[in-house]
Amino acid sequence: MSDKPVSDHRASDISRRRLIGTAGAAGAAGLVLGATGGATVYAAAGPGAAPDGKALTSVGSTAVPFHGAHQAGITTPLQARGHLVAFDLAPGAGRKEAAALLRRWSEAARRMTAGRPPADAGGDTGVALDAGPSSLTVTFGFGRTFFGRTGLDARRPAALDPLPDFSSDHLDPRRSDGDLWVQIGADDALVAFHALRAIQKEAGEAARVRWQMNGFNRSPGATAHPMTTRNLMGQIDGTGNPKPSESDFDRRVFVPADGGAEGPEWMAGGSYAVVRRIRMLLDDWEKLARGDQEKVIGRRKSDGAPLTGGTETTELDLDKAGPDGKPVIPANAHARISAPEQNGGAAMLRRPFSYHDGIGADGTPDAGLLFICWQADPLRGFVPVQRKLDRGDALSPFVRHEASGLFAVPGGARDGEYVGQRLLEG
Ligand SMILES: C=CC1=C(C)c2cc3[nH]c(cc4nc(cc5[nH]c(cc1n2)c(C)c5CCC(=O)O)C(CCC(=O)O)=C4C)c(C)c3C=C
Ligand SMILES: [Fe+2]
Repeated sequence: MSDKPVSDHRASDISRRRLIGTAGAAGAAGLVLGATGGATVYAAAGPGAAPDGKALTSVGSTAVPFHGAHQAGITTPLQARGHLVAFDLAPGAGRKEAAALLRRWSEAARRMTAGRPPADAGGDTGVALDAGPSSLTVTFGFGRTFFGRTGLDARRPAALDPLPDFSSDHLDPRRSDGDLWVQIGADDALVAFHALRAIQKEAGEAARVRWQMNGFNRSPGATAHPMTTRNLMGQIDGTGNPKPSESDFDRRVFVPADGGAEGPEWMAGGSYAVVRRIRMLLDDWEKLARGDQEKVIGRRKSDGAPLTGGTETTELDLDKAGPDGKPVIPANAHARISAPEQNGGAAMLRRPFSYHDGIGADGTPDAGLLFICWQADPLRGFVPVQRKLDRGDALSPFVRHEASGLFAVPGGARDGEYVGQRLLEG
């Protein structure tokens, strides 16, 4: 290693490599920045500059703008840490209190994502002192029950109608749904926790935490080059995601700028998030031989390539038969069943975090996937695919859906605006 200061080369080079690599690999997580997402990553306040002017490593210095056509945290590359937290409005809190809350939250998020304390007034916990923004994103959404509590039922999108029941659901209502949902992501655990505490504190008397879940992904720089992440089953997970370079990406993921045929207009540039806490039955999964694990998914574990050959980005050959005449990618393989061409084109952008909450009451790991998928309409994304998976996915015996939420995530706030203003003041 040269004795050049970090800020001279590593900060800018690694940030750039991460950006380009993610896009070039189309990517790593299938999440590409820039052109369509509005979530352009840039080095904060000068190359590698910390709030106090000292140099930061690339991880700290990378900032994701708060303002834009879409909220950050949707097309942003997966971060190493994540917190999902749902709130219910406090008894007696209505539209006015909700508007004030979203204004406070947006201001805190705007400041923290730029590496600043959540408010000027002091009282900051100091947990993120010394660190840069570390790709922090804070994303806000509204659950179905929010609209009744705020007298806004007439403006509730049809897309927030409850998800259908699935036969394999084991849902815990106390860890499901919620009036408001906040997704926090950052590449540093302290930065993410700092944002979580600030958001909880800013809720004040207006809202109470309903549930909270904590997740993680691989840290940037842990692999020799940017790669699609792995989940806790050891699979490369994210390959088949729609890519922002594809012409139908925006149509699939975001509500059109005019609100679209189904509206509502206040959701222009927004997206719907389906959140599922999916426990992985790892003790059972890990007993399977690697070849059998690969047949469950239809892809190789080593590099994520289809069992029909090629590399991670090669298309699945769903018609190819083996010497025994059976399809090489089994009829019930997860990647076959969930593919858009098997579901009338239904597609979603999967952007999960893994979780591990120790050992459950049954003595097995309480670990799995905080599955989050983004789409312009859940009835054209998550629902048809989950229906199909529910009827015969080879992965089903190894997973259990334990909690669920569906949230309307409005478009990004313009300069001077707060998230959700068009709903709350429109
Ligand atoms: C309803 C949607 C889906 C749920 C729920 C889901 C759970 C789930 N998936 C994996 C692991 C993998 N999934 C993969 C592909 C894949 N999965 C879905 C949808 C759901 N998955 C889709 C739409 C796709 C893409 C299909 C395609 O376009 O080909 C893969 C293969 C690699 C990849 O494309 O990402 C893996 C691995 C787990 C472990 C899981 C629940 C815990
Ligand atoms: Fe999947």
